[in-house]
Amino acid sequence: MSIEIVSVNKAFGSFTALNDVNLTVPSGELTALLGPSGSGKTTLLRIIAGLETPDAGSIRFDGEETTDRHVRERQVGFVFQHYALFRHMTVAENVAFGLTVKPRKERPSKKEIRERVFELLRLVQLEGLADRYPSQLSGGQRQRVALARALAVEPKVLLLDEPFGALDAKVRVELRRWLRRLHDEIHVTSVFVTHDQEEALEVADRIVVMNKGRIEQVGTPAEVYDQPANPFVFDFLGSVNLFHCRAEQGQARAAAPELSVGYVRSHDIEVERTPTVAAVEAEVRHVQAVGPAVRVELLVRGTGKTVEAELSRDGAERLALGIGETVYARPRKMQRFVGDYQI
Ligand SMILES: Nc1ncnc2c1ncn2[C@@H]1O[C@H](COP(=O)(O)OP(=O)(O)OP(=O)(O)O)[C@@H](O)[C@H]1O
Repeated sequence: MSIEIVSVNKAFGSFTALNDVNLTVPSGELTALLGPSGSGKTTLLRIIAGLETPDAGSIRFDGEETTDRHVRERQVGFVFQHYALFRHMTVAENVAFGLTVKPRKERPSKKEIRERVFELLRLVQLEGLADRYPSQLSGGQRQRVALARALAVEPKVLLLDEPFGALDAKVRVELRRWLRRLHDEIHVTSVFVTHDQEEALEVADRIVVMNKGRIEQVGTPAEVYDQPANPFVFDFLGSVNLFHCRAEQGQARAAAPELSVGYVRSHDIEVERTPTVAAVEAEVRHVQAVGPAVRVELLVRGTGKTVEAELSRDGAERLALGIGETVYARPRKMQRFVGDYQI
């Protein structure tokens, strides 16, 4: 089922949480709402769910207006950051819950419910834990139960609000890969909220970057990372270093003063011992190995500005950098933005 969000506005008192939001979520896709805290992600998710009413605009499921439809009629499944499982129910009872509370006419038989629950537990790889209580599970296992419970009623849309937010880093990574595989299997239209760039880049088919109640860019992970629409998206999706440079011909010259700012990611900065074309002279301030990479903080001579280069372990070993030494830094790839233009 596709979701269309048309000119949605939402204010809380005098604070505008969503400002003319327009978005189409294609059927069967996994879409991430990505943005800093307070950018309106959860508000948008709650409006899609019907838990919150927009002040203006509409939400359409497969082209059909849902704004006045009750949450229950929208057939959405939810997973929240805090598992919200029923503590006094076993895993199997939790997963079965949505089916057992259906009106008698629609309710499957006990046998059908049991079969469905075990099918879902197999899907989330928890078939051995059906009789445990939530307190006997790890955080990651609880979230998988929450997901199975949300899927039990066969929702047309699955909404996840920071589903892995409360888990530690390693479990987060495992679970997001697992979610990706699960989605490839079941293809339910899904929207998940995250403020974690890596999570969105790794899991989503499409990323919606939000900022201050507006959508800054919508695109595949590769599009938003490699062709960010503006400095905010560039900055939010990864490390950023600013190089001041001469604007080139064309759009830049039309709108900008002579100098413009180039945006460069840390791993796109090349560091050499000898001067190269377009390199700036810099002093090594700090060298820090971080996992497979080495981060080098450089002070650009004559500007007082620092840039951070990220080198491979091999690259750093070859250079054998010492604090205070002189090196030459060159942006391998740089993006420039002038007003609304990317050049
Ligand atoms: N019920 C409410 N009453 C008043 N203000 C609200 C309410 N719900 C949200 N807000 C405000 O609206 C803004 C957007 O909130 P929202 O939860 O949508 O942001 P978010 O992007 O999901 O942030 P986070 O990642 O911190 O959850 C915030 O500034 C928040 O304080």
